[in-house]
Amino acid sequence: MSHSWGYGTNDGPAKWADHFPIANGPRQSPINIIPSQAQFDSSLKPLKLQYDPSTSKDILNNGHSFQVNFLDENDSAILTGGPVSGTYRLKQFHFHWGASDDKGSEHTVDGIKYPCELHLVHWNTKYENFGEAVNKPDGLAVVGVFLKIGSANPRLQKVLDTFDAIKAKGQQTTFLNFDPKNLLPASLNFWTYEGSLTTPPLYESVTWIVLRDPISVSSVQMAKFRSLLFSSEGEQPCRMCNNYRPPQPLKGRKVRSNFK
Ligand SMILES: NS(=O)(=O)c1ccc2c(c1)[C@H]1CCC[C@H]1[C@@H](c1ccccc1Cl)N2
Ligand SMILES: [Zn+2]
Repeated sequence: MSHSWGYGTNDGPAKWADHFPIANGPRQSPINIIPSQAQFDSSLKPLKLQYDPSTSKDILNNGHSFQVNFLDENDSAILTGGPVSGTYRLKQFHFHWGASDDKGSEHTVDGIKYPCELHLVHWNTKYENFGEAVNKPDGLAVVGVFLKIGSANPRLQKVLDTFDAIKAKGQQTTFLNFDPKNLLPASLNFWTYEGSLTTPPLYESVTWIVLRDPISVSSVQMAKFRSLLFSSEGEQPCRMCNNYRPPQPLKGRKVRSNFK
């Protein structure tokens, strides 16, 4: 039986080590990124994200966040280049956000929190499937994209417009022909480091690729994120927000950048 965890006082990040001791491991995520201490690495290849929009399947409230799931039986939506070798397939993307616009991202930059952070989760095709890859040291590559308060994001709005159908935990609805490339900033400049899942089971299996430039989101759109519920239908409603883990100790890891 998998242990239930959350983001509250009794089951939140400060308590995760009780059932997931790797929470105090050597390569935990997220981290605070200090650009002046990142090392420019000219050997890093350009990041290549090739997404066929027909691979988007559905959108699900999983009780911790919401995720858009992709067909991953072939190489139609893949990540190559950047810090990774081989081909990683897009499995899902999801977000983390705060109860107010002054917090919500998992990674921080010089201690600054963004209101929201997008994670595009890819698995290494040297393994049979996501389930095999998820706990291997080179199993996953997650692209992190910061969201910054500004003008409303019409592409993001397509995702938010499904929220009435997935308000409660466990609710799912079809979500076809969505191109996640539309959620990326113009520049694919990134920081990269070796880390972990930011939620239990906290496997140390993620090559993190955090994009330097944010995309925009309006305050009204952020309020829509907070209309989702952690709770299932019929339970005491609990608004979905503050579903972010704070930065973890770097423990000697190097953060590299592909830009000066
Ligand atoms: N924030 S994150 O990008 O570091 C991230 C990325 C992928 C996954 C997670 C968190 C967690 C979130 C819920 C399920 C779990 C994981 C998973 C899914 C299905 C089966 C097993 C597992 Cl471990 N997937
Ligand atoms: Zn995440």
